[in-house]
Formats: sequence, C-alpha cells, structure tokens
Amino acid sequence: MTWLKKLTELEDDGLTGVRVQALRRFAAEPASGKEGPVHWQQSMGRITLTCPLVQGNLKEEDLVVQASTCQLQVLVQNKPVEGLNGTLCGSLLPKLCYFRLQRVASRRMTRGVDEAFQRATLVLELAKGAHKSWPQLRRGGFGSVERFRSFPMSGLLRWGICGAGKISRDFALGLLQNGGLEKGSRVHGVASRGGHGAREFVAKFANCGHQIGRSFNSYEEMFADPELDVVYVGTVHPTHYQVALAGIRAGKHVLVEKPLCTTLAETRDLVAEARKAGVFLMEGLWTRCFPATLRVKELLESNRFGPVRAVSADFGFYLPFDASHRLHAKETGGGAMLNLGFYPVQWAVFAFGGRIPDRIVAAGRLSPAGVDLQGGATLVWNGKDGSGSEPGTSAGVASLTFGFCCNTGETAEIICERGSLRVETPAHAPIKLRIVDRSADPLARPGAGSYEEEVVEFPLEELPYHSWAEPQPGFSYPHGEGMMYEARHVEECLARGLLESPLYPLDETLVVAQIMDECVRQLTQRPA
Ligand SMILES: NC(=O)C1=CN([C@@H]2O[C@H](COP(=O)(O)OP(=O)(O)OC[C@H]3O[C@@H](n4cnc5c(N)ncnc54)[C@H](OP(=O)(O)O)[C@@H]3O)[C@@H](O)[C@H]2O)C=CC1
Ligand SMILES: O=C1OC[C@@H](O)[C@H](O)[C@H]1O
Repeated sequence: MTWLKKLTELEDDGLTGVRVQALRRFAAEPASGKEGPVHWQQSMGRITLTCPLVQGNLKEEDLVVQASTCQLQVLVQNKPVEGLNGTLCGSLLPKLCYFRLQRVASRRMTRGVDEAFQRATLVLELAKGAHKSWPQLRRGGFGSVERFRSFPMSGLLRWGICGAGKISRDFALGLLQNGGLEKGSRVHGVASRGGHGAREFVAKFANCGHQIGRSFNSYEEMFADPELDVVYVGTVHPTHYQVALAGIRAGKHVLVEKPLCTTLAETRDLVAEARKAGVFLMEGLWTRCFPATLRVKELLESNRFGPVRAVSADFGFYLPFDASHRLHAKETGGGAMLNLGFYPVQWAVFAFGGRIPDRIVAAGRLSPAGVDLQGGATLVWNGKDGSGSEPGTSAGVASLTFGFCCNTGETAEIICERGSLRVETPAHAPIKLRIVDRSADPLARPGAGSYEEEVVEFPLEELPYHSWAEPQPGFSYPHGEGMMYEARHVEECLARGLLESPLYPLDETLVVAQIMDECVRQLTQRPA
C-alpha cells in the first residue's frame, strides 16, 4: 500500500527515518476538510483520508505522507492538503510511537438493497495508544520511569526468554521486528531446561543473521543474570506458575504466555506475588495489543452503538486425538478451555467491561485423556442496574464454543443495541473488523431495515526482512507477526513505570481465570 510504503521509505532514509521513529504524537485540534476528491479529518493522534471510489481517477501514488522533525504533511497529487496540520512532538522515551494504516471499505444497505456506496479510507494513527498517557507521564515526572532500578534509560530493554519452543520463537521474532529499526529492545538470552534447546534456538537465529544473545542452561541461571530486565515465559502452562514465580522473586518484570496459570488459586497467588514484589506482570494475551482490538475498545468506550447485549465467539480446530500432543496431554496443559476457550472468554469479558459474570454455565465432551475436548459456555451479566446503559456496565449474554473437533469460524461478534462489531477470523490475532451501524433503523428485524457496514483492515506490519523462507526462521503460529504489538506494549508499560497493562489489567486476568476455572470444573465434572 503506497502510504505505508512511503513511510517505510522515509524510515529507510537514514536520518529522516530516525526522526520518523522519534515522532511522538499529532497534537491537533479536531478539524476536517476537502482537497480534490479526498476528504480529510483529523483529531488527536489520527488522520483519516477518505476517497470515494466513484472518483477512482486518483492513484495511490497521488497520495503521499511526509514526516519531518516535528511536522506531518499529506500531499494529494503533489499539493499539500491545506488545513491539515499539527505538531509532532519528539519523544523523550524512544521507541514508543508507531504508525497505523487502516484500509476501510464501507457500503450502505437500505432495506436489503445494496446501494453500492463505497469508499476507501486510509487512516494514519500516530502514537494513538500512547497519546492519552502523555499528560500523566508529564504530571508524574520522569521519576516514575526512574523508579525501575533496572530500566535502562537508553530505552534498550534486555529480554530473557524462558523455553525454546514454538511460541518463544514467535516472540523472539516479534522482538527482533520491534527492535528492527531503532533497536528498542534486545533479546539478552534464551533459557531452556538443560540448555540444549536454547543453544539450538540461538544458533538457528544466528544462521539467519540475527544475534539474539546467549543461551542459558536453566531458567534459574537466566534469572540470576543481573543484566536482565524482563522475562518472557513461553513454556507449557502447567509450568507457568513456578517459572514466573521464580522470575518475580528474582526481581524481574514478567510477561507470561496465556494462560497465566492453570488454576484460579495459582493465578491469585502469582498476581499477589508480583504486586508484593513491585514488578510488572502481564498474562500474554497478545490479542489485546492488536490495532484491531484497540479500535474495538475505542468503539465500545465511545458507546456509539449503545449497550452491549450479546457476544458470540468461538475458537476451534480439528486436531485428531494424539495422547502425546501438547494440546491433548494433561501434563502439558491439554484441554480445550485453557488453550482455545480462553480467547472467546476474554472477548466476552472485554465486551462486558472486565466484570465477572453473574452466571457461568458450561458443558462439553471429554477426550480419552480425560481433559475437555470440546465445549460451550454461556455467561450471563445482569448489569449494574439491571439494564446497564453505560459502557462497561451492560446486561447481556455471551455464547462461546471451543474445541479440537472441527474448524470453527473463529470470529468474535460483540452485539450492541444499535450496531455490532465483528472481529473477523482469526479473532485471537485479529486484522479485520466488520462494523455494522444500525442506528438509522434500530428497531428493524434481522434481514430487514437499513444499516451501514464498514470493513476495516489493519494489515500486519511489514517485516524488516525480505523473506521468512529458510534460512530465515519462520513463525510457528498464524499472524505471529502480531507478537510485536505485545512486545511493544510491554516496553511501553515499563517505560511509563506501570506494573500492569492498562490493556489487560491483572484484575481482568483474575476474572478470566475465575471463569475458566469454573468452566473446567463443570466441563470435567470436578466437584466444587
Ligand atoms: N499466544 C498464542 O497465540 C499462543 C500461546 N501459546 C502458549 O504458549 C505456551 C507454549 O506453547 P508452545 O510454544 O506451542 O509449546 P512447545 O511445546 O513448542 O514449547 C513449550 C516449551 O515448554 C517447555 N517445557 C517446560 N516444561 C515442560 C514439560 N514438562 N513438557 C514439555 N515442555 C516443557 C519446553 O521448554 P525447554 O525449551 O526449556 O525445554 C518447551 O520448549 C503454552 O502455554 C500455550 O498456551 C501457544 C501457542 C500460541
Ligand atoms: O494460544 C493458542 O492460540 C493459537 C493456537 O493455535 C494455539 O494452539 C493456542 O495454544
């Protein structure tokens, strides 16, 4: 896409690139206007340019985004867009800004007739996520950053990775990608049980030209390294509690793959330990860090479509039974709820404001290994006042399915009174939203009435490498590129002196854990 290419070119352009990376925010008052066939709108941190497709004589090359030390300029056919201006503030804490590009296509349905109304919209976001925090950071002073004994003010964070398995590889790639242009983060080392896997891991990256630090012979050996700032725990989940606890006790900040722990009791304990130790802890729910999810959050918080009334979410794939497979074997955390159901559950909790549901009902089938193979859950929120019309207080129902028996659509639909937000597949690593606005005709029955539908795409960011084919180490899991968003988010939290993620606070982790614990209890018919 040309705009993205233009930005990439700027970034590749030596000095300009550094400046682009250092830009902090677009501090402009909301404004809008028109330049040729392009309508523009700007508000804090976001510039939207809309080009109706019927005036399709405009080519991608006609639109150029230029950024210099403190200004951003958009040109349409070499003519600057008048009135679109603002200030881009230099960042004191490097590596905290990012550009987002969305492609939006929309169409309007009037009583079942597609009016073929279409437009393409490109949105450029400048450090939108970080923007709100800026005044707080200024108010709090940079002492809040210095509070971290180990946070290097150079902005270079030293990560240690526990476990040399599949997800660790994706996370290491995410860190490389994150640090690719500015070297904002660094893999300090990788630890595995016995060290052999870690040595292989490091060697494989080195073969592809990426130096990712040293190998350690045990997780404990790595935690003892005073140079390490933050730890990523990418081991199988029955080990999460012990491994993360050791990291916390060694005074490290810790990001733990999902699920944080396998039981509610362990989750509570680990959260309490991190809070006591004063270190950062986050369950690695990368879904929350994707730009598509940030957009959903923004829409829910704006209350544009009214209260949330229903969530329908699923995650299932076909995995023939194999007693030794990580996802089936009890010892490695096998089971549909903890591995896949986790995502639909977190979508429901997200939509209903991070609250514990008033009712949790789950049922399903067990595998020959005695773990949950397939299941469904219904969660009910009564709402604060019985109706819940404020964002995050709604009364409604979530219907969730998950399992290893068949491929499901893997979507998450959040349905409000006057519209819906559908996170398209793969919803756990989302890049596409379908936004349906029914406010023109909210009382119309399904299949009738008028509504507007917008499809917004959030393409994964281009990799700083030409190819991921061998000898480049490829991603283990679909949309692994998105690990970068999570890595960035954690770095941003640490730079701001936060001990929890504002996108996925520990209290919400506890709510998700409580729901999963209860579902697993019902699914496996374990006594209460
Ligand atoms: N966010 C996401 O989308 C995803 C998250 N995950 C999560 O990541 C975690 C790991 O999954 P994944 O990387 O696919 O798994 P792998 O089997 O590829 O790797 C798991 C690692 O766990 C370590 N481990 C520690 N103890 C044991 C043990 N007793 N048996 C087996 N392995 C052990 C091993 O580390 P060592 O190298 O030290 O031997 C191994 O490398 C899970 O908790 C899973 O839920 C997984 C996939 C996607
Ligand atoms: O967390 C997960 O998400 C993606 C799945 O493919 C994986 O098995 C699961 O553990």
